[in-house]
Amino acid sequence: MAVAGTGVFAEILEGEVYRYYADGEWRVSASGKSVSIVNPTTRQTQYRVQACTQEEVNKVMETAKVAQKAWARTPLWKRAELLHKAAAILKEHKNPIAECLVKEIAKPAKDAISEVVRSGDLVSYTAEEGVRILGEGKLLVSDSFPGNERNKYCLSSKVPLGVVLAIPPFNYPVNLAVSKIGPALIAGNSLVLKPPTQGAVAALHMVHCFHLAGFPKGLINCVTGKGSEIGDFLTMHPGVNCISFTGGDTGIAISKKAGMVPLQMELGGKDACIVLEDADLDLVAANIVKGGFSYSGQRCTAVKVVLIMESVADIVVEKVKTKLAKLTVGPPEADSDITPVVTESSANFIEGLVMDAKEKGATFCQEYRREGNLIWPLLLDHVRPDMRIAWEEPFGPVLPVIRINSVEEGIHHCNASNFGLQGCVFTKDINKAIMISDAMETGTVQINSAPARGPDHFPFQGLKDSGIGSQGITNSINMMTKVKSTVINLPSPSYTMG
Ligand SMILES: NC(=O)C1=CN([C@@H]2O[C@H](COP(=O)(O)OP(=O)(O)OC[C@H]3O[C@@H](n4cnc5c(N)ncnc54)[C@H](OP(=O)(O)O)[C@@H]3O)[C@@H](O)[C@H]2O)C=CC1
Ligand SMILES: O=C(O)[C@H](O)COP(=O)(O)O
Repeated sequence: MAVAGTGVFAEILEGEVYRYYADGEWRVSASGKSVSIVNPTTRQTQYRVQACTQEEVNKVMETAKVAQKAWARTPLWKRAELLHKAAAILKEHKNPIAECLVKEIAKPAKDAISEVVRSGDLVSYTAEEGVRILGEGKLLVSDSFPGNERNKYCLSSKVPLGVVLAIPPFNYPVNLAVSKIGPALIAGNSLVLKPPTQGAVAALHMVHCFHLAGFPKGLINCVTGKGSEIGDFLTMHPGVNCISFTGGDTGIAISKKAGMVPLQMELGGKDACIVLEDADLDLVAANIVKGGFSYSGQRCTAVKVVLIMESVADIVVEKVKTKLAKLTVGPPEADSDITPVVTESSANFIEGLVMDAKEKGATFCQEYRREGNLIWPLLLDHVRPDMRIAWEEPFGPVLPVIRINSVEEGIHHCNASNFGLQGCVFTKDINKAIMISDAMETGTVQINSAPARGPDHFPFQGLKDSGIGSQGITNSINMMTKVKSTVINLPSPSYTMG
């Protein structure tokens, strides 16, 4: 397995500490401080990254602003060409980057590889989509509005915003970084990336792939440091013209602090899985396990509560229990299905929800078991709305089942949540499925499958506390532009072929 920080990546490492990336160079921070990244499996420090200073952030914002002006004058096809190059280099080096994901966020090795490949595909798709949608604008004529003659032509086009600040979360530090970087760049913006601490080294390796592709100096920058220390300085920085954030309720706090800039936010979720009596129960069980327990439930689109008709609940619970018993639990290096959650504090939070459910009388389908950050998959049956886990997002391999006696009960619980990311419904009756989808106050409803963000060109949005705006490649490109109108005023009306 190729090793992180070696070969072409050797230049991003200075002794034990990874450098940050600014103005086309890998640098050591003047702070003299570094942030440790603890391996969730060993609970030992795995890597260290620079703790950048506010002064270094100021410098990065200045160079990003200058670089963006030149980049906006770069032809679309050249922008796309460089993105395709970066995508190819990313895929070429998928192994060392995947190794970082395994060590930093305990992502199972196979999922780590697929995250990097998916990211390369996302960057290439973004390049193509950007050439298409940014290569055309609109021509409007004045006489379509009452009282006007055709003496004005309005040319409107999408132009870049300036400097985009991208802040991805720990669970997809590469894919949810490039899902912001690609659209920002193809649209003519420059980019400042603040990666999650857990996942920062994977992100730095990804940034180096863009560096190797030959992007102009200063166009892409990556500052590292704890979000709790440097985050506010970044999100409130006057040099920022757009913020694209994915993560937890930190995003809500950011939305209250940020200036007059466009915000793209994708936050937590409590994705409900509504199961009707006529559903294919084997399909339901398979999707509850995949949806609820992939990457140990650390996905915003994970199934986070099952709302199942009482008449089929026993059968489904048994099927899910059987499948859960077959999941492998262990280190990510062994491609275990269930791996340690990202931090001890996350594991403690999950445990708190489990103990609350225990006190309030939930049925434990398995013994609760935890070793360090490793939590064995747990299905909680007969969960009631007075239990915290009915509403809160564990971001772990623990799934509550609430039994319902009507579809309306399921929809009510789904809509009573502060979250509104995705949801799913299982039924063979497509008419019912559409009606339930229409009733669910979520950004996406999956019919007869577990929630998922991918494929990455699908629109992806959260309602309520789950986000602002919409992602998905096309929507992200559009969100990272603004409209510019140029009006040509003719001395007298002119009608083509008139
Ligand atoms: N919607 C989604 O896709 C995801 C949602 N989540 C939710 O978020 C919770 C925690 O996950 P996590 O990834 O740690 O999410 P956080 O919201 O804590 O962190 C997300 C990103 O924001 C950064 N950050 C932290 N504080 C600030 C700040 N004040 N200003 C600017 N940036 C900041 C983090 O950096 P740093 O790591 O240095 O703190 C990280 O890069 C999960 O339990 C889950 O509820 C998590 C992942 C994905
Ligand atoms: O932030 C997340 O958790 C991702 O948006 C989920 O993506 P996925 O559905 O492709 O795992």
